[in-house]
Amino acid sequence: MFSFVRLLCFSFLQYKLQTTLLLAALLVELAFETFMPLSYKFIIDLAIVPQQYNLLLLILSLMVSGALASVVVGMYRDRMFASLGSRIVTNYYKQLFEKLQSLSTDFFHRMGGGDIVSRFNNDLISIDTFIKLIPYALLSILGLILNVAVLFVLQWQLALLAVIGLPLCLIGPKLFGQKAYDASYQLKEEQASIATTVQENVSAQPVIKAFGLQPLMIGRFADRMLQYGKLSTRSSFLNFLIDRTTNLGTMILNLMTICVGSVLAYYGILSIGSLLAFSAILLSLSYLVAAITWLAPQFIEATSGMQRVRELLDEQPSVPSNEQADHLPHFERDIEFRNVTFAYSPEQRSLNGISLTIPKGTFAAFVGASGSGKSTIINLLMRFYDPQMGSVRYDGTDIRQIALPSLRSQIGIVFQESFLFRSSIRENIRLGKPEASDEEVMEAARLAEIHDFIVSLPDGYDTDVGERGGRLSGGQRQRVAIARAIIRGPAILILDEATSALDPSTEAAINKTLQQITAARTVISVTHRLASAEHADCIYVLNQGEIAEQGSHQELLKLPEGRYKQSWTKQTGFDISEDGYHVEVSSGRLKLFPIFSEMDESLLRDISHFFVTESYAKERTIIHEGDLGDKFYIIVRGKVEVLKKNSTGTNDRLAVLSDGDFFGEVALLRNIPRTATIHTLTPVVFITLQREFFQDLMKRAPHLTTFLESRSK
Ligand SMILES: Nc1ncnc2c1ncn2[C@@H]1O[C@H](COP(=O)(O)OP(=O)(O)OP(=O)(O)O)[C@@H](O)[C@H]1O
Repeated sequence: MFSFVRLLCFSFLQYKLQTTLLLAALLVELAFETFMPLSYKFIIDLAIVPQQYNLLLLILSLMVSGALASVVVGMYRDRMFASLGSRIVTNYYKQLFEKLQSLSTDFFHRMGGGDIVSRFNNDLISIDTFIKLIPYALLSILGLILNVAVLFVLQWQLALLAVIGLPLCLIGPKLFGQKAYDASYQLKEEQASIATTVQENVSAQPVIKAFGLQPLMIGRFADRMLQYGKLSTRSSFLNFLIDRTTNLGTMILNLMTICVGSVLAYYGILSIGSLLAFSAILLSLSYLVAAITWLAPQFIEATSGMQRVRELLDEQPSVPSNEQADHLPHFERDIEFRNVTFAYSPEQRSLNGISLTIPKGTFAAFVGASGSGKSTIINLLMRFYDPQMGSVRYDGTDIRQIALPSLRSQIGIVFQESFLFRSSIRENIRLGKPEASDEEVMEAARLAEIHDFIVSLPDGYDTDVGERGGRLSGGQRQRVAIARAIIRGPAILILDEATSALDPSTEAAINKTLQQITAARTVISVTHRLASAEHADCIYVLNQGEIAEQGSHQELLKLPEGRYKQSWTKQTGFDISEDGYHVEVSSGRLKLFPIFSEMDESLLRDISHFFVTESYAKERTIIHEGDLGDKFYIIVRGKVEVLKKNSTGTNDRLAVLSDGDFFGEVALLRNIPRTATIHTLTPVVFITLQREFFQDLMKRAPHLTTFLESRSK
C-alpha cells in the first residue's frame, strides 16, 4: 500500500507546478471548511452573547466571502485536477502499452490475452477511479488532522477524550484492511482469468460448435462463477465491514464527547459557543471519517490494481531489443546457424546443434514432419527467441550483438495466417513501410497480383478489410500480406507455410506470384508441402530438431531410403484438377498404402476409380470418435489433427496428419466405431473409398480378404 502511495506521489511530482497549485487550492478550501464549524464559537461567544452587532456583521461577511472564495478556488482546482489526473492516468496507459510492445514472444505465450487485457480494463480503471478521488482523500485526511488540532485549542481535555476515542474508528480498517486488500487482489486475478477464458472461448467457437462442447463449456464456466461469486462476496463483505465498524466507532465517539461536553458546559467549564463549535467540529469529523472509510475500498482496489500493473511494467523482455547497439549493415553475404540449440522449456529441445549457411540470393526451404522444428528456425531467424547455445549470424555478426529493429527492417515475412488489422487495404499494406507513398502501396499490390481486385471494389484501396481481414477471402488476405511484406523491399523474404492454409487452386495461383517475387531474393521458406520446396537451392529436412538431410530436390531424391524421398513419394502420385475439386490417384501410388500393397495392378486400377474427392474447410470435424465408420481416407493436401477423449471429457491431440497420410482403413473391412476424432487444421482435400465398393471389388480376390482380415486384427 505504501508503495502505491509512493508511486502516486512520484507521478504527481513529475508535474511540480500543477501539484503545488493544487495543494494550495486544497489548503484554501480546507481552511474554510474548518472555519465554518468553528464560527459558532465566535458568533455566540463574541457577538451574540455580548450583543456586538458590528462584530456579528464582520464575522458573517467574512463567512460569505470565505464561501465565495472557496467555491471559486474549488472550481479552479477541479479544472486543474481534471487535466492533471487524466495526464497521469494516460501516462500509465501509455507506459503499459509501450511495455507490451517491448516484451518478447514467450511472454505472450505465457500470459493469457485476457489477463493482459484485464490489466488495461480492470486494473488501470480502478487506478483511474481512485486518482479522480484524490482531492477528496486529501481534503478528508488533512481536514481530520486540522479539526483535531482545533478541538485541542477549544478544550484540550475534551479533545483528549475525542482523540483517545478516535482509534475506535480505526479498528475496522486495522482488523480488516489487509484481508480486504488480499481479497480484492484475488478477485482481480479471477476477473483476469475469466477474461482469458471468455477470449479463448470466442476464438475457439468453431471447435466448440464442431465438437458440441457448449454444455461442457457452460458447465465449466458455471463452476468458475461459483468460485468468482465466493471471492466477490468475501471482498465486498470485508469492505462493508470496514465501513460498518468505522461508523460504529464514530457514533460511540460522538456520544461520549457530547455527554462529557454537556456536563462541562453545565458546570461552566466550557462556553456554550465552544460546546456548539465542538459538536459541529465533531459532526464534521464524523463526515470526514465516513468519507475516508468510503474511500478505503477504492484505495484497496486501486492498490491491488497497481500491484498487477507494476507486475507487467516490471516484466523484462527475454530478447532485449538492444537499440543502442550497432545497426546491422545492409545484408550482403549469408545467414548462418552456428551450432544452435534451443528449447522453449527445459524439458524438451526443439532444435539440437543446428549448423547451416544460407548464402545471399538463394532459396532455402525447411521441411519436415509436424513438430520437427521448422517454425522454430523462423523464430530464431527473426530473433523472436534467442538460442540457449550457439548463435544465429547475419554476415558473420551474432544477431544478439546488433540493434533488433535494424535486423527486422531487412526482413519481410508472410505467415500461414496473416493477421490483417481492422482498417483499409491501403493501411494494411502500408504497415510494411509506414512512410510509403500511395504509389508504392499500389506497386506492392501489383507485385502481389491483387491490385486489379482492389480497384474493382467500390472503395478501392480504402475498403475496410473487417475484423482480422474477415471481409476478404483467404487468398486475398494472403496477397495483401504478401504486398505488406514486399513493400519493405526486404533483403530477406521469409515464408512461413505461406500458402498451406489455402485451397489448391488459390495455393497454385499464389505460388506462381511468389515465384516471380522471390526470383533473385534471399528466400527462406518453411513448409510441410514438398512441392513448394522443389525449386529451392537447398532443402533442409528436419527431424526432431536436427537436420536429417540437406541438398537440392534432385540430390535428396537420390538418397536411398532418405526421409525426403519417402515424404516425396508419400505426397506425390495424386493428380489434382485446376479447381482442386477432382483428384485422381495412380495404381502405383495406391500400392504404397499397406492395405493395398498385396494387390495386383488391374485390381488397383479398378479400385482407384472408386475413390471420391472430398474437400473441407479448416476447423471442421470429419469423423467423430464412436461413430460407425464406412470409409477409408487419404489426405491429398492439408492438415488434420487426430483427437481422443480423455477422462475429463476433453480431447487430447494424438497426432497431426498431412499430405499423403491416411486413416480409417479398418472401416473398409468391418463396421466398427471410429477410435478417434479427425478435425481439419487447414482446408483439406481427401480422396475416400466406401466399404461397399471396396468389398464388391474384393470378391475378385477372396484370398486377399482373408489376408487383410488377419492383418487388421
Ligand atoms: N511456444 C512453445 N512453447 C513450448 N513448446 C513449443 C512452442 N512452440 C513449439 N514448441 C515445441 O517445439 C517443437 C518444434 O515446434 P515447431 O513449431 O518448430 O515445429 P514445426 O515443424 O513448425 O511444426 P508444424 O509443422 O506443426 O508447425 C515441437 O515439439 C513443439 O511442441
